[in-house]
Amino acid sequence: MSLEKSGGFRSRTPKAKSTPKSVSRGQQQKKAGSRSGRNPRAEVREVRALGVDKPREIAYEVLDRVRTGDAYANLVLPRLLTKQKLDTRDAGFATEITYGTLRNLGLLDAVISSAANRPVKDIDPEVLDVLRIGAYQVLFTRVEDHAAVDTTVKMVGGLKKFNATGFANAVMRTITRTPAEQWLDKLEPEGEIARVAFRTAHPEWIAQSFSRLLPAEELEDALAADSERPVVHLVARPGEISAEELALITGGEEGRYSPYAVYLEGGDPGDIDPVQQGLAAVQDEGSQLIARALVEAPVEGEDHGRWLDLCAGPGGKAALVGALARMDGARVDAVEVSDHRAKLVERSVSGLPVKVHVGDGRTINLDDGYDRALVDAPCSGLGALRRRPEARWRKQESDIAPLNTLQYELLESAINRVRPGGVVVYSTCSPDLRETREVVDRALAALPIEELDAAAFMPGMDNTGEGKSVQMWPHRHGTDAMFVAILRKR
Ligand SMILES: C[S@@+](CC[C@H](N)C(=O)[O-])C[C@H]1O[C@@H](n2cnc3c(N)ncnc32)[C@H](O)[C@@H]1O
Repeated sequence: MSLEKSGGFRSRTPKAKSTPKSVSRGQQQKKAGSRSGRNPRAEVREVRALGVDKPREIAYEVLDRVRTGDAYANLVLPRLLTKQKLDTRDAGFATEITYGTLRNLGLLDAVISSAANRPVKDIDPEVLDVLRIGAYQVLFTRVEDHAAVDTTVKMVGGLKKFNATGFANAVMRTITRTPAEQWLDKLEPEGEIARVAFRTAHPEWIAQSFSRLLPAEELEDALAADSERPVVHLVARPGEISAEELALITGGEEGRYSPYAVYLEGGDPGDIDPVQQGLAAVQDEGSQLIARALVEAPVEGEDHGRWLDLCAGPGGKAALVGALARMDGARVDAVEVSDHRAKLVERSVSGLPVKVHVGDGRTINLDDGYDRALVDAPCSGLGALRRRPEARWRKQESDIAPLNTLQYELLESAINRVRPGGVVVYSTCSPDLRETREVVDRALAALPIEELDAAAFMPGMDNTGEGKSVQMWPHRHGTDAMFVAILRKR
């Protein structure tokens, strides 16, 4: 991140600082907004009164639930904003300080630790969350320093941490004494990748992962894109509505790559008639291209219309593949291991020739001989960090190795289930080589498959990496950082 502050809201207490970065609105999926779909505390408490304005109280509430309840900020925050009936300006401010704080956590902690002269693990976690929100305002927004300091101290008092108010005051004042850019200069680590990771507020291992694929001069742009609000992509369901019609109805713009994509600049996609009527849905353009590639890649011999989606939940690609199957007279078996996610698939493929099966894609009992199979593998999600503000700090590099085993086994299972001459599309929403090329290369070395040129099925998309697979990037293509390889069974 550079400390250039761009976009966003008008300051509540204006001063001559530049504006903060704009933020993602995110998707809404789970009911109570927690990763498990349940957050008991969310049901008993709305927003704790801390003696300050609602946006800051809401920001604290979200941080607290993310920390203690494993919640997703982009699910909790919209619900609280609606319940608390914030006007547009206050909602914008709450969104900015909540998402901005969560995205910049590592960087804010480095500043707080330096100002407090102690590691953040030695600071009371509730006080630390309040300090993070305060430090974010000072370093990244136009909020007046004195307002940020006063409200921080009040919030610590509001939490009844009276013996920490002096500490919070001292830390905040120390932070305000040094301009943001100087904090970065002072605290940035040694080494180019570590430096870029720090400045773009990412753990270093994620920057290392991206750097294995990108030229050095592009790394900062790629990481910075994780903090930018993604344009909403709609998919116009084939056979229901064309992208041209959808663009006309929504005032959006037709997509650059997918023939079904429409870009929406603003507004709530849930309010759009074609979305309410099931003719269109929200779907990243990269995902649309992958679903389309499954159907377009050439099989050898006749396509008998037996298609498989081995990791289907929540059903975005299954719905597009299903719509294309309906036009082609094909049928799709969609497999999902999680009961809850299988229900989401059922909902998204309603009326389409898709049969949903709950089970493990490695072992589920289905007749072999598919013409086409999709393995949209469970992955680290490093390619979709822009969709969840806290995600980059939650993920661990150690998550990747166990996923690799599962990814390979699912790919092997799909290859075994496809007939000779059939195609298997392997995709991830991660660019990490361990989850992408390394899985595919292992399969190429061990199994009877050949690799097709995936770029040939991504119309108009260039700069997709070396070799036959395609690596998309938000900063290059506007899509999530999706990977796709197309394999054909010999
Ligand atoms: C990346 S998501 C798939 C996204 C989906 N294709 C879409 O476009 O909406 C991976 C899915 O695989 C599921 N999964 C994980 N392990 C699985 C397994 N062994 N068999 C089948 N599905 C599995 C996860 O629950 C998750 O829903």
